[in-house]
Amino acid sequence: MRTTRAGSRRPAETAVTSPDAVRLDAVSKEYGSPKQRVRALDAVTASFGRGTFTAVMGPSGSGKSTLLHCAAGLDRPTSGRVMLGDTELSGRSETELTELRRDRIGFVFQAYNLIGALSVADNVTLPVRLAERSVEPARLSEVLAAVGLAEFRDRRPSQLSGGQQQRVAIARALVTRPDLVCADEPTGALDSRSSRQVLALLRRIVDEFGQTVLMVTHDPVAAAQADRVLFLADGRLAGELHRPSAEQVAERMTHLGER
Ligand SMILES: Nc1ncnc2c1ncn2[C@@H]1O[C@H](COP(=O)(O)OP(=O)(O)OP(=O)(O)O)[C@@H](O)[C@H]1O
Repeated sequence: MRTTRAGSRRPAETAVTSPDAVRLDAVSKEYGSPKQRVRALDAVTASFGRGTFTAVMGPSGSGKSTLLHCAAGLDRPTSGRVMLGDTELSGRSETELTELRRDRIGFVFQAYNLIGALSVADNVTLPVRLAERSVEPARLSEVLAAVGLAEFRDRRPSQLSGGQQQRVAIARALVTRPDLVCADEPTGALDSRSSRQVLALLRRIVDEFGQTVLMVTHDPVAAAQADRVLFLADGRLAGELHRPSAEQVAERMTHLGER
């Protein structure tokens, strides 16, 4: 196995100069057959600066997950352009997109997606090892300490609470020092205390490690942790708030048609 540090290999052509971790230019996404078209995103332009925390909110079906998936190269826009730093995602092969996601994007989902038979430490390093690379022991210790799970490194996921499992998923997302951390409803399955811990952790990885977080959520309390909240309605941007309170987020959501 090669000992290249995870995330350290980057083609010269992608030397980073953009201040944005990711940028969407007039991104539209349509699903379905020509007869039954759904326009999930409609010419959305948005940029996500490095070291910032953005939440995306909107009514069900407004396009939040589609935006996240297009930003992360999980889904291809029908038109428009997505830039990950200085790397344009359109026109890339599936293999190239897979490698870009693996090396430069961390994912946190509502379901923690941990492997039950593996220890915490092995879950955190698995994606890197699957790419036939290794994680430096110091980096593993660093991310486990950062998420407060240093002493749980040998446990199995079933021996952890939901909040702890989500923190393992966050450690896994961070281990490559990604350019972007995408979180889709990261607190959706958690009780309020665990939610608070996970949100505080996402806030801390931005403030202390300079990570960039893009989070989709239904929860105004979660959104209020972000530097900026983008609102979507019917696939279009419908305003934004900077450093809002949960009440301000909830109030704006009411005007978008959701309590
Ligand atoms: N793979 C797909 N095939 C067809 N339509 C899709 C697909 N994915 C999403 N859509 C449609 O695109 C629109 C936006 O979906 P999306 O999941 O992005 O919304 P959302 O705001 O994340 O919703 P929710 O809050 O309910 O998760 C919806 O009308 C949805 O039905």
